Amino acid sequence: MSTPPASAPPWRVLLAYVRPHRKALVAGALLSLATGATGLALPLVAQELIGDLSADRSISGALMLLSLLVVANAGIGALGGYVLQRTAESVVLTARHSLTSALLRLRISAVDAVEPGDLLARATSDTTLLRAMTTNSLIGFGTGGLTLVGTLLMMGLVDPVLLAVTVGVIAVASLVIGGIVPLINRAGKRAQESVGRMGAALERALGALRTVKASGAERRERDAVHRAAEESWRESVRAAKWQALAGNTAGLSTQVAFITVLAVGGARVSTGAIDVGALVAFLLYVFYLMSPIQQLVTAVAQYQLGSAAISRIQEVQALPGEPDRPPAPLPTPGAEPAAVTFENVRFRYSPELPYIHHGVTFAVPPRGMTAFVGPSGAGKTTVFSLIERFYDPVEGRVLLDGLDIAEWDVAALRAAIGYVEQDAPVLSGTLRDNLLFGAPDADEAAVTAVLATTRLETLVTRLPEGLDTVVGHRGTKLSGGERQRVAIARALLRRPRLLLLDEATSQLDAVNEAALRDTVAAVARETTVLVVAHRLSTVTTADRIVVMDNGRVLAVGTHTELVNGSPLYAELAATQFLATVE
Ligand SMILES: Nc1ncnc2c1ncn2[C@@H]1O[C@H](COP(=O)(O)OP(=O)(O)OP(=O)(O)O)[C@@H](O)[C@H]1O
Repeated sequence: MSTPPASAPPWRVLLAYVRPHRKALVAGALLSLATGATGLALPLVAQELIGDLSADRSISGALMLLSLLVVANAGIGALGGYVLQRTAESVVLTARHSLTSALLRLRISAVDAVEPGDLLARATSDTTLLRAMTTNSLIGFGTGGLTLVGTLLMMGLVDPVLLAVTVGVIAVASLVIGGIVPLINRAGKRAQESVGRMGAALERALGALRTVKASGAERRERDAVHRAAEESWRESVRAAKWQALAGNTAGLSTQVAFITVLAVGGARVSTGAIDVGALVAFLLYVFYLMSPIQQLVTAVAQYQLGSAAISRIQEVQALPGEPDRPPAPLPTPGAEPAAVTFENVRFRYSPELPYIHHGVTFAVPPRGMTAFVGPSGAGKTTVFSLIERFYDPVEGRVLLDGLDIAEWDVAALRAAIGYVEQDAPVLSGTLRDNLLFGAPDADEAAVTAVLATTRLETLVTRLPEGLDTVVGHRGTKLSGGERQRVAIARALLRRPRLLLLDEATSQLDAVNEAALRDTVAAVARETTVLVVAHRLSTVTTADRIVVMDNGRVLAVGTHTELVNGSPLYAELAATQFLATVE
C-alpha cells in the first residue's frame, strides 16, 4: 500500500487504507443498497394494498409480495452487514500493518522525541476508530446518500409540492448540523490525545514499577493515569453530546417534515390535488427518510471522529524513518575484523540542543580492544550510537573499513556489528529467544560455544527449563550480571566483525568480572572490540585507550603511557577506577 503524504486530507488516507479491500466494500455497499431498495419498494406495495382494499380487490398478492420483500430485506441486510463489518476489520488491519511497520522503522532520533505509550495508543486505539469510520461513514455516505436521493426521487414522483416542503425542512436542519460537526472533530481529537497520554503515563509507571513502588509513588502515578482517562472521558462525552444533538436535529427535522407534509398534504387532498393513497405513500416516505438521514448524520460524526484518529496516525507516518530493507546476511565465520575511524565528528542530538561531539577524531585498526574512558557525559556512548548510525554526524565522517558509513547500506552496516548496550536489555520471552535474537539461524553448537564463552552454562543448568525458560519482561528473572552476559552472548552469536560493548556502570562480583574480562580479551583476538569502560580491569588489558572529555578526544595510548601522559586519565585511574584495583 502506498502511504499518502502526511498532509493528505483524512478521506484520502482512509481511501488508501480501503483500496486493497475495495471489492469487498463495493459488494457490501451493493448489498446495503439492495436492502435499501427492497425497503423502498415497501411503501409502493403498501399503496397498492390500500388501493386493492378500497377497490374491494383481493389483497393476497400484495400481501405475499410484502412478506417476500420483508424477508429479502432482512436477509440481504444481514449479509450486507457482515460483509461490511468484515471489510471494516480488514481496513483496521491494513492501517495497523502500515502504522506498526512505520513504528518499527522509526529513526532513534524520532523516538527520542515521543512517548512510546502514546505511540502504542495510536497503533491500538486510534486504528480501532477506523472500523466505525469505514462502516458508518464511508458506507453511510454511499448508501445513505443514494437511499436519500432514491427516496427523494420517489417522493418527487408521488408529489413534487410535498417534496419541496420536505427538502426545505431538511435544508434548515443541515445548516444546524453543519455548525455542530467541527465540535465533534475537536472533542474526538482531544479524547484520543488523552488516551495517548494515558498510555504514556501507564508505560512510564509500568516500565519502572520497582522504582515507582520503592519511591512510594503509586498514588501519584495512578492519579496521572486517572487524570488522562478522565480527560478522555470528558472529551468523549462532549463528542457524544454533539453527536446526540446532531442526531436529534436530524430526527426532529423528519418529525417537522412529517407534520408539515401532513398539513400541506391534507390541504392538497381536500382540494383534490392528490388522493389519500398518495398522501399515505408520501408520509411513509417521510418516515423512510429518517433512516438515510440518520445514516448520513452518523456518517458525518464518525468521519469527524475517524479523521481525528487519522491525523494522529499520520503524525507518526510523518516521523523520520529508515528504509524498509530485509536484514543483511551476518558475517561469515572468519570474516575480517572491521576498522573504525572518526574524522573530526561534530554532533548534537537535535538542532536545538548543544553539541555533544566537538570534532572527535580517532582511528581503530582491525582486531584488538580499544577502550573509551572519560567522565560521565563525555560522549562515549554517543560514539557507539554514531557507529550504529542511530544518528548522523552534523559534520565530519565516521568510516568503517575506510568507507563513510553514510554510504553503507544500513542493514549491512549493522549486520557487521554486535552491540551490547549499557543497560543490556533482555526481551520478554525465553533465554533461547534472547540469544538467537540477533542471529535467528545460529545452530545449537554455536549457542553452546557462546554459552561457554560467556560462562552462562551454570545459569542454563540451574534454570528449570534450561534455555527454554521464560526470562520475564525486560529479563526481570535474571540478575544484573546475568543480563549483561546474555546481552554479550546475543551479540557474539552474530560473529560480529566489530563488537561494541557499553560496559555497565554497576559493579560485578570478582568472579563475574574476571570472566567478562577474559571473554572480551578472547573475543578481541578474533575481532575488533570497542568498549566504553567503567572498570580499570577492562582498561589495563586494552590495546589502546581513547580518553574523552566534553566531546573531545584528549589522548590515545596504553594504560602505562596514559598514566604518565594524560592528567585526566591519571586522575580517572586514581579515583573512578581505583575501587576495582586489587
Ligand atoms: N538521546 C539523547 N538526546 C539528547 N541528549 C542526549 C541523548 N543521549 C545522550 N545525550 C546527552 O549527550 C551527552 C553525552 O552522552 P553519552 O551517553 O555519550 O555520555 P557517556 O560519556 O557515555 O556517559 P556515561 O559514562 O555516563 O555513560 C550527555 O550529556 C547526555 O545528556
